[in-house]
Formats: sequence, C-alpha cells, structure tokens
Amino acid sequence: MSEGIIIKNLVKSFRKDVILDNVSLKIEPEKIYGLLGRNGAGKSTLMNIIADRKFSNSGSITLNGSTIHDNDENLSKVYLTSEIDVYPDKFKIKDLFHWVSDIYKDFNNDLCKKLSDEFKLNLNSKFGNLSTGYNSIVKIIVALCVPADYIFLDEPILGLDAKNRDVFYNALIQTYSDRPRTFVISTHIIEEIANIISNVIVIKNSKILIDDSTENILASSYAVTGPASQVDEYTDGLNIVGSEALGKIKSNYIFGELNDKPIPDTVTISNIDLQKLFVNLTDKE
Ligand SMILES: Nc1ncnc2c1ncn2[C@@H]1O[C@H](COP(=O)(O)OP(=O)(O)OP(=O)(O)O)[C@@H](O)[C@H]1O
Repeated sequence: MSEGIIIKNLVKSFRKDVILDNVSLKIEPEKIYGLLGRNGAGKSTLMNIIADRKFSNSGSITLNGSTIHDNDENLSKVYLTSEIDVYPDKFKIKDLFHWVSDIYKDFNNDLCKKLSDEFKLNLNSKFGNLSTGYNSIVKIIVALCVPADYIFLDEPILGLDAKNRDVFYNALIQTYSDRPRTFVISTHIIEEIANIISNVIVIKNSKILIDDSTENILASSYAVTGPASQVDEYTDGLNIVGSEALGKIKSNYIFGELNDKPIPDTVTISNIDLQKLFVNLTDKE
C-alpha cells in the first residue's frame, strides 16, 4: 500500500511558542514538493519531525499506514539532509561517500561519481575544509544517491553559485525521471524551482496556508492592472493578497476565483508567478 506520508494534527511548540499548530498534510509518492515559508516559519522543524529527528508535542505521522517514529523499516525509506554537519571534519569526501554507501545498501555509486564530476568536487578534500557551497554539494549528492523513497532537502542550494544550482536542478530532474520518488525541497529561491515542483506547501503563522499542485496554484493567481479606481472596483470582493501602484496605474494581486463582472477595457488580467504570489501571501501577518 503506497499511500505516502500522512501527517495529522501535528503540534510542535518550544516553551510558549507554537511553531506548528495542528498541521495536517499528505505527502504523496513520486512527487516533487516545494516547502515554502518565511525565515523561521517552521520548515526545518516540520522536516525534522517527519524524519524522526525531533519530537512533536502531539499528532501522528504515518508512512504507508504505519508509524515512522522508531520504525526502522519506514525510517529507511525517509532521508533528510542534515542542517548541521554530522560528518567528521577529517573525513575525506571519497571516504565519506564510501562510508555512506556502506550504510545504505543500494546507494547509487555511479550517480555519486557522475555528480561529483559534474560539480567538479575534489574527492580528496576533507569535509571540514569545504566551502559553504561545496558543503551543500556533498549533502545534495548523498541525498540524490541514497535509496530512500522520500527525500527531504532542507535548503539544498545554500551557498551554491548559479552554475551549480543549475547542475543541481538538472540532476534532480534526471534522477527523478530515472527513478521517480518523492522530494520535498525547502528553498527561498522560488522562481528557480517553480518549474520543477509539482506541488507547493506554504507554511505561515504556524499553519499550512497552501497545499496544492503548482498547476492549480498558478491557475488561480492573477494580477489585475489598470487605473486604480477601476482595478479596485473590478476586484472588489475578490481575494486580494497584495497590490502595487506606479503613478495612477495599480495592480491588485488575486489568489482565487475571478468574478463574472465584465472586465473594463482599461483593465488587463495576467497570471503572476509563484514567487510574486508567495511574497504577497506571506508579507503580512
Ligand atoms: N531547538 C529549538 N528551540 C527553540 N526554538 C526553536 C528550536 N528550533 C527551532 N526553533 C524556532 O522554531 C521556529 C521555526 O524554525 P525553523 O528552523 O523550523 O524555521 P525555517 O522555516 O526552517 O526557517 P529558515 O527558512 O530561516 O531556515 C523559529 O522561530 C525558531 O527560532
């Protein structure tokens, strides 16, 4: 039975701060999710709880119907890139890859070699001497080569230059098409990942604000632009998530259904991208 990861009524608080407030979610097999939220929104906390590295206060998480917590079989199907450096500083990268491939039967050594070449990673470097970008690259390579079915990448592109971000996105698409599995990727560079992710989860104010396919979200995101008074009149009653004005011209950003009113000749309606929608949805309390 492959029903995915089901999270029900998850609550996590640190002292008086509620970080995740009654979060319920389904993470389905063979999808690529973007996990979005402002700094401190709770993305890492959620990933760590799913991967059984942190405890929740209440709620349940199951994978294919049985718990993940303390369940070796399910835990072997879930992989989370570490936010802290768990590998010893003195380890050479090649030894580190050997070590990981000893732990994970079916670690993809061929892909590991290929990605090391593509990222121009020096396998003789020691982990402790890596730059921020190469530290991320090592974590990406391990994450793409482990045989898990649910891979959580917590800010994988931290410190990566534009070329290496491109290498990562291409490698992700390639490995996904070779062996479809679920990736959940937290990132702040939304415009670069928008074409890759099939689904979007947005956390705001400790709750899930959006959980839908990228396609549905983009199909419901609009800019209504024109003279301010006509734009305001046309968008009255719609779900306005933000606006911008340049002189007398105004754009109201809408998330949701448009109405049946006739569109004034002076007003244009266009779609907005994920980044713009996200910024507008998450910039206010
Ligand atoms: N061990 C902890 N003790 C107390 N508070 C914590 C702890 N870990 C996380 N927090 C708090 O929980 C909130 C969520 O943090 P988290 O790291 O999950 O956010 P994030 O969405 O991953 O943020 P970012 O995008 O900045 O990495 C923050 O307010 C953070 O300060």
